[in-house]
Amino acid sequence: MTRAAVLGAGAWGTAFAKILAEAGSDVTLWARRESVAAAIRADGINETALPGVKLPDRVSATSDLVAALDGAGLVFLAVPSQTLRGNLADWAVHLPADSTLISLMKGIELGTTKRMSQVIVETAGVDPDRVVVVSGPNLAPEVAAEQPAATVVAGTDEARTQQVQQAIALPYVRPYTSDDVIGCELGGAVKNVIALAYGMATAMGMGDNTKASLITRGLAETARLGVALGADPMTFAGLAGLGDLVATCSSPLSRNRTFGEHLGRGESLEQAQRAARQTAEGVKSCLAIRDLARAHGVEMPITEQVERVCHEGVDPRVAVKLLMGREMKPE
Ligand SMILES: NC(=O)c1ccc[n+]([C@@H]2O[C@H](COP(=O)([O-])OP(=O)(O)OC[C@H]3O[C@@H](n4cnc5c(N)ncnc54)[C@H](O)[C@@H]3O)[C@@H](O)[C@H]2O)c1
Ligand SMILES: O=P(O)(O)OC[C@H](O)CO
Repeated sequence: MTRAAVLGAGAWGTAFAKILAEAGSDVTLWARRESVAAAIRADGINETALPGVKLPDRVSATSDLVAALDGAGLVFLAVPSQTLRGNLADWAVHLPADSTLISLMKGIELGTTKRMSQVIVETAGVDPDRVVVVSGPNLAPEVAAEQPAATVVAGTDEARTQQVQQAIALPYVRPYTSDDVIGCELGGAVKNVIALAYGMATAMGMGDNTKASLITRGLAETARLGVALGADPMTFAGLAGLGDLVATCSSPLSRNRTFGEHLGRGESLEQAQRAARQTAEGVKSCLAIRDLARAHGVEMPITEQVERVCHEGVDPRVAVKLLMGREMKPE
């Protein structure tokens, strides 16, 4: 039997602990705050992250990191992208030898412009073959409600990738494998930025032509960056690309889309941050993705404008005008 640790008891870490337990693992869910761990131990529910969702008995919760990692062959990381490096710096020494480290995160690190798997390899000092990524159209509340969804498990070591695939396969979770770690991670990180733009467009009352144009051109700039970084362009037509982009943009459950709606209503970044209680990764990642694109000479006009709205106080209406007024070119 597999022992799994899930580090981070937010919406996705908690939903993932439920998946792993239902698929047959004994799971320890690590929460930063002891009050959250204690509430899960008492009621089997993480009320702040996933209200009303009962976790299986096979999920135990703790705020003791060493206890959480004890004997874990699979270690799932589900903290906000920008805190991962700091977290792992403390955690690395406690990671069980030869455990597989699985990133559930969808972001790019500020300053370094690194993907989460790169941060893991660097900070934990592990071989890249030990790192696996899970990414796809997986809104935590829907997955927790056991609505059927597919996802991608990407890694460079086939055996580890397949082990993770087996560990999360359920009647309502269909995981596919891939060896395109770069493409899967970029798909997950950039869709958050495009969903911010989609949310802005929604709040500004724009229609389906606008939204379809954003999704399509958003995917085009994602794929452009991916190809420049060595990803397989076909990944962007798959679950971790188009699939996640459509799910995140279309869903009122998306924190990124919702955050974009606040900005589209004319709220400042600070006002939107006060309203949003959970992680909207695109807000910070848009800076890192813009920097990554510029460093590789890749044009990402939507990402550029989202960054300007978020961090330079540009009115979203002005951003739309600039996007629509760009030089004419072939598709
Ligand atoms: N929620 C989803 O539907 C979903 C789905 C797929 C992937 N993801 C990705 O999973 C990652 C985690 O997202 P989430 O939805 O669980 O976020 P969340 O906001 O629900 O929870 C984040 C968790 O991290 C904890 N945290 C905050 N700062 C921390 C720190 N400095 N150190 C350690 N822990 C800290 C919080 O207490 C919270 O438990 C993100 O990268 C997100 O993009 C989320
Ligand atoms: O709520 P969001 O915007 O972080 O999106 C959640 C998931 O990444 C959707 O797949």
